Amino acid sequence: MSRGNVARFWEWGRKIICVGRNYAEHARELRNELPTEPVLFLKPPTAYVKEGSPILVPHYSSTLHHEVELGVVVGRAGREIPQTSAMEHVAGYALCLDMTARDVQEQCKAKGLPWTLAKAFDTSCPVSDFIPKERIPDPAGVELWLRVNSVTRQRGSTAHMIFSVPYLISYISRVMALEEGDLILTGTPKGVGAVHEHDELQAGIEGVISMTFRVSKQAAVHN
Ligand SMILES: O=C([O-])CC(=O)C(=O)O
Ligand SMILES: [Mg+2]
Repeated sequence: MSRGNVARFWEWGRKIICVGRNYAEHARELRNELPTEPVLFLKPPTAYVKEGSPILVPHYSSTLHHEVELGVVVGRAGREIPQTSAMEHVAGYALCLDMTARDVQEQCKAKGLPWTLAKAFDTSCPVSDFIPKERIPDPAGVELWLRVNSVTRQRGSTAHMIFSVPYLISYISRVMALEEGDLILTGTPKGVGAVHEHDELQAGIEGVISMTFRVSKQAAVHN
């Protein structure tokens, strides 16, 4: 079955693999230890949201945080990929937000539970249009920024990642097979913070792309 062009990766239904604590200053601002190995978690493809649709605050959270991140779109499947050929598996990039129910995440951490409720809810993965690989010759050389209601909250260079994109591809592919259309979120720089209903988020990769999203409240769930 043809899934069409990987440039519409969010329609493919593939997995979203997220890396946490990949910038020392962000690990410190949340009082986490620096990782000696990448911290991994997943979002389902139902987390995707594109410009024009709102980011929803989950009904069970009162502290929704923004995390701006560089996303890597996988263009070629592989397992146990060596670092030296890792970039051959990259089709391109996307600007991504790893929306996080921080209050719920803190509860999960305290109880030693997985982060699914905090990280994997609907609209927890806003993404930009696909950015072809040629437009970012070095994924360790881009500047990410995020503004809330025109106030800058996050600005950071991917040069400060603890684990590089080739390292992450190699590491992840030793845990789970990478497939065409998968997206890897590479972690957020410092400056994460809360957003509320009606806020406007603008994010960008300096000189490459920008995107705008609004925040809405999820309708109350009745059972
Ligand atoms: O929730 C966290 O702080 C971990 C994470 O996703 C990141 O560092 O990007
Ligand atoms: Mg993150």
